[in-house]
Amino acid sequence: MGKEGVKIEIMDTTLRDGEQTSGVSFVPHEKLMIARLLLEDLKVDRVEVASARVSDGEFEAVKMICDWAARRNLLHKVEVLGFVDGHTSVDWIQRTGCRVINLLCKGSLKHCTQQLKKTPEEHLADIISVVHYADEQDITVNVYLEDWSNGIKDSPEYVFQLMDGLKETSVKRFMLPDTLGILNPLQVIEYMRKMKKRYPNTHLDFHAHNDYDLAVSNVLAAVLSGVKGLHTTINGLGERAGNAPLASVQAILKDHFNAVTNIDESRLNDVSRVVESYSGIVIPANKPIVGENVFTQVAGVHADGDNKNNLYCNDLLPERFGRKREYALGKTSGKANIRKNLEDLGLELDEDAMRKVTERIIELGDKKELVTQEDLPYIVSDVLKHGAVGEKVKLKSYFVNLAHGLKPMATLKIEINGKEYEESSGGDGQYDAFVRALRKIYKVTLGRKFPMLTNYAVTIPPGGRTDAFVQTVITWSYDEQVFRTRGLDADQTEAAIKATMKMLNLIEDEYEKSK
Ligand SMILES: CC(=O)SCCNC(=O)CCNC(=O)[C@H](O)C(C)(C)COP(=O)(O)OP(=O)(O)OC[C@H]1O[C@@H](n2cnc3c(N)ncnc32)[C@H](O)[C@@H]1OP(=O)(O)O
Ligand SMILES: CC(C)C(=O)C(=O)O
Repeated sequence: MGKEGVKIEIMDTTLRDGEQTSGVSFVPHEKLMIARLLLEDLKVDRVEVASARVSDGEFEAVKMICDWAARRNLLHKVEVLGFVDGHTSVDWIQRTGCRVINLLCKGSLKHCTQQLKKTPEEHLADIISVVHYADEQDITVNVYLEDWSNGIKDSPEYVFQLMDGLKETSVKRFMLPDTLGILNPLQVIEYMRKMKKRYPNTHLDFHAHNDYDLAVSNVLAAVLSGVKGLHTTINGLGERAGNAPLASVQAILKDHFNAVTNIDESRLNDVSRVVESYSGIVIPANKPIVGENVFTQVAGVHADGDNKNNLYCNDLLPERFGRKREYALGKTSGKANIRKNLEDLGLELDEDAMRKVTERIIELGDKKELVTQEDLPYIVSDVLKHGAVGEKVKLKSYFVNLAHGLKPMATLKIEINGKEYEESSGGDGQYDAFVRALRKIYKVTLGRKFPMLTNYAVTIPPGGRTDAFVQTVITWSYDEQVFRTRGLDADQTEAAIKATMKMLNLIEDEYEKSK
């Protein structure tokens, strides 16, 4: 499909249109850091870093970026949006050290007459005057035809009048925005072809907006129509629903069009994370290329197919983007998912152990849907260490409560060798109340010894998730013996109760031996 090997120029506007995402504001050193990542790591061809006149902070940011870019011989790649305002924007840009203005002109008749309150002739004359002034200052001019998509639909003669009036000037690129994201790919092809036919030797950029979730499709339609320059942002940031995300655009250009860009796609993920953190706009987990989950196989059948000649892989191999394939653990896991995770951890289990671990993961997943790789060593150890312990003591039901200003209470019913016992107690905490109720059954009702708790350790897997599994390891002494049991659950009290039930079964075996 498409044009083989066509060269596409990418202009990234994360720092201008991306900053027009509601709630996003970069401080100068963040702008500098992102500009460096865009130009040096990702190797985008051009960056638009601000609008002129906005604020002192923006002035400082542009100046910092330009000072840095000049030292790296990259200054010609740094651009600032400016207005048709006589000398004001050009002077502002000149003072920052920037050498390129992206001049915001009106691309539809209604914007020209209703917002600027100018006739087309007046607006054209104003633009030409700014272009001449920029020429005098040795500043390169690219022109935006703002609201071009409405303009080419409703007032094409206005668009052509503007283009015709500017084509003999020094304007380097004409940048055609779908300002309100109103076009679909068929319309992009129709209108871009009209533009290409009339201006075959003019460099055209396309600037998409994502209001109908069509930004990426529209960008590709533009390429199909012969456009050589595209505007993108990291993570699709931008006014309203945003712009076309660079990562998706890059992947589709390469895989579907065999197009050539300068982008180093192995850096896309890392740069996305930096922009996520500086912008505060969280990347959805299912966002193509950069979302947390997009390289994770969840279904057991998929993991199995990956072992059989990579049957469930497409061209979007995670390694291309500096990422790794992962296999989710949960109720939809099969042995293949679990084996892949164990391999990663350097663990190997025999068939029987695999079966037990699989059953356990499915059981846990049924309760909580997702089990992480970090949870796996605990699960393996839990299943293998105590898998053989009998079930002479069973917890039939229990209730523990926690109420502000009241002592925690526990009521439980257990079965010991087929007989049921019920007891209640208060305690210093929920688990303390639970153990006190148990102790009453053993010591008072049965007249037996109850083990002494000597240590209680809680571990959560790394990652800092509040919904992670909790591992509780409890050490008990009983008849001069030490027992160490562990419980695993999303809830800390439940994990401790599980560890306790294992201990009661262990001492039951000892008790029977001693009879
Ligand atoms: C589609 C886009 O993304 S366009 C994004 C352009 N960038 C920005 O808007 C950057 C953020 N904007 C700002 O900081 C401010 O709006 C400024 C500094 C540009 C102007 O601020 P103010 O002088 O307070 O004007 P305000 O924002 O109220 O209105 C915009 C003015 O610019 C005029 N204007 C709109 N487009 C243009 C243009 N292309 N060239 C010149 N003037 C323009 C409007 O007609 C209006 O003028 P008016 O006040 O005489 O009616
Ligand atoms: C700056 C302008 C041209 C823009 O971002 C748009 O129209 O979408």
